[in-house]
Amino acid sequence: MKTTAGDPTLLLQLRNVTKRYGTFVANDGVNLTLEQGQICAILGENGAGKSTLMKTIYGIQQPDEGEIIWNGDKVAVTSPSVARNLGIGMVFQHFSLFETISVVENISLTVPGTLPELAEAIRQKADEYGLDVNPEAQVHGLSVGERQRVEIIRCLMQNPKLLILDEPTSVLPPHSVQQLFGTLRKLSDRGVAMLYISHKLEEIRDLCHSAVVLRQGRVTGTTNPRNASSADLARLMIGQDIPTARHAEAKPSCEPALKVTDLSYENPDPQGESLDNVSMVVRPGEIVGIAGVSGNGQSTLARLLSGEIKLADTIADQIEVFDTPVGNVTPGKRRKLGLTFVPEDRLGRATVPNMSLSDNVLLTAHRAGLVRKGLIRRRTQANFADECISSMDVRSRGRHSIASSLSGGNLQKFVLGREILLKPRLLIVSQPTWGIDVGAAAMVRQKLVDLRDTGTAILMISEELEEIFEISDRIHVMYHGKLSASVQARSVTAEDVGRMMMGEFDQTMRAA
Ligand SMILES: Nc1ncnc2c1ncn2[C@@H]1O[C@H](COP(=O)(O)OP(=O)(O)OP(=O)(O)O)[C@@H](O)[C@H]1O
Repeated sequence: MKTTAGDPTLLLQLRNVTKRYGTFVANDGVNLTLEQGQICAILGENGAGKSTLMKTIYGIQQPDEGEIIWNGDKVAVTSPSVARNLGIGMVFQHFSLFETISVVENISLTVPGTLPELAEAIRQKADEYGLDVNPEAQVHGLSVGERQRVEIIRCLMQNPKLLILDEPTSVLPPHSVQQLFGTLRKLSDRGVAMLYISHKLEEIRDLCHSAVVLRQGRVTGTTNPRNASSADLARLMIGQDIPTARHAEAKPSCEPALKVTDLSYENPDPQGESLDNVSMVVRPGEIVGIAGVSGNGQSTLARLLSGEIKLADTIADQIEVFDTPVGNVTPGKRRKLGLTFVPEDRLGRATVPNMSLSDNVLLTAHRAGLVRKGLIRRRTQANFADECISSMDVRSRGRHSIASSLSGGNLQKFVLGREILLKPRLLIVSQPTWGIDVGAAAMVRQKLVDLRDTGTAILMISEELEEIFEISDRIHVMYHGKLSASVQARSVTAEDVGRMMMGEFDQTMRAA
């Protein structure tokens, strides 16, 4: 007779799972149970140990202590392929797609089948679950939101019994979230269990049957999220109520910090996002929010503004920073004019993953007195890194920590801190609080408002409507490469902006 180590009616049991990185305990004696079909939220602040726990279940790393019991049997999940064979799938927070090949080629790396068969299967899954994905698209041309859809589809194609989702909705627009939830509920009805990491408490209340709260690597509570308010969940997680940003009326000056005039860009990649006659102005002392579903041109706009993509000399004046045409100059020259930039991809574009935090500050802050006569001033560098860590409450083991060892939200806070500390005259920021827990997100938004109040012009690209409304003074909406005229944030409702996000804006209105 087969001996069972655990309860065979449970799909998954974790017993006393402990994971250490050196002397640091990231998961400390974690116990957890999951039944078939159960959707369980994993809640916790940035750095609480959520991703670490999921990586252990998915076999990316081994626990130092404790047991994993699967369908009643103790298992050693020694690799992700062992996990997949057991029926465990994972959608990652940091994407694991190869940039230089297509969607279907990426999926063929883990799912058997010929490319035409897989392309057809992808189309079917995409249809079934309302996830808009083109199997032939090249991954490098996809926005973060689109990449996330690919990750989700790849997982679903393996028909998992347990699906681990690490912040799957962080860049999905509201209607796609509802479609995804429809999908996840369908999967749950068919017996698929889910571990669901999210910082979005309303979504957790909407979707999940149970919630486990982690603090400093330990389970500190379990609750039924449907019987708790979002404020209750936040309190369980961060130990206090969530503050909201204090946001007095903006007092922008007249002279634009950033002026974009009739900017069009034909993306050479047929799957990439193009821009169609985009015009806008951002003035010192105001926050201008760009709302929109990802994939509508925001990432192309951000690349053009930062200098990652350059314009021809003849149209360089389509982008002006403090009256200087910059469309054709390097990011470095734009930075010299006082522009700083926080891209949405914090690991790939904003930091060098295998360098320390201390060295990562040099990437953009080298002009702030950190380098003199070609030599790095180590003390100044260390002070800058320390201030960045303390001012943004970056949970790490200090400036010598390697960037990729930080939890996603903490790395995001670090990147933002680095750019804010440079006291920019113009800050362009994409998805500022992506992956940041509710307490820290409130802190970040407050920092942006405070920076605005010192006279900085801020352009914020965000898919989070709540965030757009919380701190923007004026709002534009992007749709299919076009930008709406701006509206005063206080004069519109979320429904109005939601409709604009679906393309219902007057095309004849252009921003002044
Ligand atoms: N490879 C590693 N080496 C050293 N420390 C690590 C490593 N991976 C994670 N950590 C640390 O373990 C802790 C838990 O990180 P983890 O990514 O699990 O947090 P999280 O709860 O998922 O956070 P977030 O909400 O920001 O994603 C963090 O302090 C992090 O710095």
